[in-house]
Amino acid sequence: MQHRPQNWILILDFGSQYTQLIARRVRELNVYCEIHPFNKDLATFADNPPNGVILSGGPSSVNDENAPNINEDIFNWDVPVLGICYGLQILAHNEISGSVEKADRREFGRSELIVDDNTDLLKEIPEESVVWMSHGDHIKELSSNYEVIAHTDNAHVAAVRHDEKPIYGVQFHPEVVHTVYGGQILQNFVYSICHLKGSWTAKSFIESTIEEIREKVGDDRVICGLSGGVDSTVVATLVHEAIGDQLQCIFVDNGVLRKNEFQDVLDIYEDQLHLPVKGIDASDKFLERLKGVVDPEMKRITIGETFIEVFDEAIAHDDSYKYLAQGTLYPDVIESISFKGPSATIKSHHNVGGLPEEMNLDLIEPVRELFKDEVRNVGRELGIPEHFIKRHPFPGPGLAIRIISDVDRPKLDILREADDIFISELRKNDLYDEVWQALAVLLPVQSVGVMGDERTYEFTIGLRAVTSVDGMTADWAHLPHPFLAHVSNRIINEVRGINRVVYDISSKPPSTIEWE
Ligand SMILES: Nc1ncnc2c1ncn2[C@@H]1O[C@H](COP(=O)(O)OP(=O)(O)OP(=O)(O)O)[C@@H](O)[C@H]1O
Ligand SMILES: O=c1[nH]c(=O)c2[nH+]cn([C@@H]3O[C@H](COP(=O)(O)O)[C@@H](O)[C@H]3O)c2[nH]1
Ligand SMILES: NC(=O)CC[C@H](N)C(=O)O
Ligand SMILES: [Mg+2]
Repeated sequence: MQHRPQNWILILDFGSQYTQLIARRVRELNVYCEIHPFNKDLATFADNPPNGVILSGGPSSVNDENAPNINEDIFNWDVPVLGICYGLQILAHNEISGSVEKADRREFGRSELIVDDNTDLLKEIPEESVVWMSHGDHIKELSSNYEVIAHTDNAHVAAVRHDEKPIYGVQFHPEVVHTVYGGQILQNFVYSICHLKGSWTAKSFIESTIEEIREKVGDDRVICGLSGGVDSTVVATLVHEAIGDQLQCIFVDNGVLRKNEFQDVLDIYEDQLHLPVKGIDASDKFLERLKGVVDPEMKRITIGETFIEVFDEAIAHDDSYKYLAQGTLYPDVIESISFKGPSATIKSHHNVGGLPEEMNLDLIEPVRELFKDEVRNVGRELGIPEHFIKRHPFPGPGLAIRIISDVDRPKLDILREADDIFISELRKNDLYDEVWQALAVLLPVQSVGVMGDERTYEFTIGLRAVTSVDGMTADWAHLPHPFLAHVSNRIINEVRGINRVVYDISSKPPSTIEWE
């Protein structure tokens, strides 16, 4: 499904670690944008060319043998172009080969930008301000077609403008928060130079998406697996708004949900969100398959495959289902289309993602161009209650990957109780919204304790709470010690089988949020 609105910005990726940030900054201006690899076939945009192009930074040096180059066809669109770091260097190199060279001093970190011309790109930027630099090459010689509009002590070419065409370049990174006026610079480019208005909002997104879903689905039926998470819920709500009861949602009890989760979430779906949802208790099947499985990846694969089976059975006798609605997000898409290729598999997160091939259903992925926080905003605009939107993420494989050994009912019961104490205490103490995610893990470690003069030899619960923006990196949450003491005390006293509680103080990376 294509959600690209009439007005948009194309970001060509040269491999920078900040490319996603450029997209986020542009989206924050309520302007739609897409990231594509630098060598994307531009003919795919012929119907609706972008209103501006941003060239990202990148790890290569323009003098490298196979350095990625600009597809000159972008200039045929006659729209403004902004090169950032490598993007600027490649513009300069294409004017005068050899004009970019290794700098004596690498520049990494904060630098003082001095504005020489504040008429367009640098409008409203103070004469001196802090920018973020991250480069080893610099521009030694600038073609006479370009004019310097800002410099730093170390880089005499920090920002440039073409004499005749709307082509600009910056050596620093306006997309990074450390560039104090970076947002203003991007705003100048997008609003003033590309003449775009901030009209891409959650509301306009919802309207156009509903229209597209209606057109695509016609009289057919759609199935959607709900996980209790934000993404699938927003997707189901959008599809429901579009086609009403042609949608059937399924919420599966896979036996590794949290305490009361199955009933609580079903109730919310029915009573508050009014979604047509069928609850399927498949816990026996899942737990049977999980018996004796210790390896984390095997747990994920087993659960993913069992999901497919349960879905398959649910619609086996009804061939009116033609579509599967899924909550694929933009970061997944970016990763799979990046010219660097998908990164190494740390964990196979998208374990249920393989449904359609096996089920012969076409996909509906209405939020595949959105970031998580944008999905949340769409959810709010759709009227999904705030307490639901702010629910912590919960992994598809559930508690199975929080039991650091094989999974069985007794262990699940222990973990459920401990998790419930931790989460409900976080809520009670107004700490739930302060952390991005919190969880308990059951460690297969037995240790000695003493309770009521008796020796105990029982299992350990690990508590983990993290702060994060997107889950890609995270810090352990510095929860108040009296709070941790209280939770630990309650777990040891109330949960049979636990005599020790530890708190995880590792950040991501190098650790991950989940233990498996
Ligand atoms: N218990 C479940 N019952 C039915 N479908 C499920 C269940 N758990 C996951 N799914 C389906 O599998 C998809 C992937 O689940 P997963 O939790 O891995 O994704 P996610 O990106 O975290 O999305 P969400 O925010 O919706 O949880 C979900 O979007 C949902 O469609
Ligand atoms: O749907 C999911 N299926 C999975 O297999 C899975 N593994 C981890 N997670 C969630 O992803 C986020 C990052 O987790 P990690 O730091 O552990 O990789 C955290 O929010 C994790 O809870 C999963 N979600
Ligand atoms: N951040 C970048 O785009 C770096 C560009 C180039 N690799 C340099 O070191 O100068
Ligand atoms: Mg989920």
